[in-house]
Amino acid sequence: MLSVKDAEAIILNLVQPLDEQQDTEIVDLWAASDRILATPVTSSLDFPHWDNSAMDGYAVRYEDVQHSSSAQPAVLEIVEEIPAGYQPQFTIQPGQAARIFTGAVMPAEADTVIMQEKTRQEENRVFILNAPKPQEFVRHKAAFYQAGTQLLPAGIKLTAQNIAVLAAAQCPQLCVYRRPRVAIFSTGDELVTAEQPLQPGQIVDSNQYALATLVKESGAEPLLLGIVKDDPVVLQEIIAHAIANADIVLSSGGVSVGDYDYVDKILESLKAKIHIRSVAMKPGKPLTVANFPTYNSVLYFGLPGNPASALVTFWRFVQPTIKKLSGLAQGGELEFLLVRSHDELRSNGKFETYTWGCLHLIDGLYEFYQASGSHSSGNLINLAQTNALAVLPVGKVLISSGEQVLVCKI
Ligand SMILES: Nc1nc2c(c(=O)[nH]1)N[C@H]1C(S)=C(S)[C@@H](COP(=O)(O)OP(=O)(O)OC[C@H]3O[C@@H](n4cnc5c(N)ncnc54)[C@H](O)[C@@H]3O)O[C@H]1N2
Ligand code: MOO
Ligand SMILES: [Mg+2]
Repeated sequence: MLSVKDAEAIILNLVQPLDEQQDTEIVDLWAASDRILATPVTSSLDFPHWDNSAMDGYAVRYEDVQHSSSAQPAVLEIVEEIPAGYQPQFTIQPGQAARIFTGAVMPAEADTVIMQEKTRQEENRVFILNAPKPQEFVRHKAAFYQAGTQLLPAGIKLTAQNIAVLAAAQCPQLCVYRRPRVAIFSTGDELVTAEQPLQPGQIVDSNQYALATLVKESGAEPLLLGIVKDDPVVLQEIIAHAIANADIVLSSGGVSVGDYDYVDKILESLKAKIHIRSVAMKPGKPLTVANFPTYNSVLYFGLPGNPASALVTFWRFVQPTIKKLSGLAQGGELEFLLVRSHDELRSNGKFETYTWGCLHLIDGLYEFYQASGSHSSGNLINLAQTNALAVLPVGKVLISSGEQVLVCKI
């Protein structure tokens, strides 16, 4: 059976990222949070825009003050006051200074700022009580960024710090990738929505609610197609509709070997190429992954119906797929941390085994606490309030309490 690593490589290799020309839209900077930049940004502004003061104090000529001390202060004539936002009017001549404030433009011929705590002012004269370093407390034009060079590359997520830079560079509108569309539906005669009364034998379609949330959290737009009966004709219609209207399709259920598990057969009838039929992992073994090479670039994930299996396969394979497809250049892969396990963890050793729980910070170090209760893939109750998955590799039957384990945040 295919290993998790090989399955991941096959899937990521099938992903065709959104096109930097066609799959973009213009958004206002205020609405750009967490979107992916599609075009590199260059600014015509230098940062800082001009030489300016880093302190409240006095702008001086270094040569006038280089030997100053409290015993023998240089005494300079104050010719101008320059608050932030004003353009200086005077050129500083030998023996002169300007009163200046943080962020204000340096006057011509001044090259150094003395912070006011190192001075004494008497009317229009300032006494410099310390020798500064040359050019001290001057932020020089273009020291942080030179106009015309690349400010931000394409493929990055617009975080608060990136948005601050774009605002400062006066980019009120941005070209970002459109959000990937992810069609989601659940299969099963036993399923009802959270609002419908439960009849004997029925259960709530919790997968669709969870998957919709995960899709949104991954930066994509869910297209909810509802609950589909285990009826091959209806299922074929829904799958055909989904693959025509989305970048990724997620179904849950119907991928195992039962008499009512139709997904793989219908995919074949729709000329899909099935790349994965099962993966050596637990939960999640019957995962199906397909595409439609003669039709379009949509990727189909037939997630197993058991609630834990659907979520674990989403976290492990679908989330990195959405991120790669969305235009994100880096950082879409799951990140594993090596941490101490608080609890003993067990596996049958045959499959790569995922178990859920919480990462807690103990004295600055993460520690994994396994959720109490059943880790059967049919139990979703103890998934609530977890924030991490721990992984036992194939062949590892026991991780003792206190031993290191690989964990990813969820
Ligand atoms: N003979 C075998 N039986 C099974 C095998 C196997 O290898 N041989 N694999 C087991 C494993 S592992 C899994 S996982 C499941 C996967 O089953 P399906 O993907 O075919 O899913 P269903 O049979 O439709 O449902 C399984 C289970 O999950 C519940 N379910 C389904 N959809 C939802 C939903 N949207 N929300 C909540 N719960 C859902 C469903 O009621 C069933 O209880 O197959 C094993 N069997
Ligand atoms: O893989 Mo199933 O997902 O073990 O229950
Ligand atoms: Mg089944």
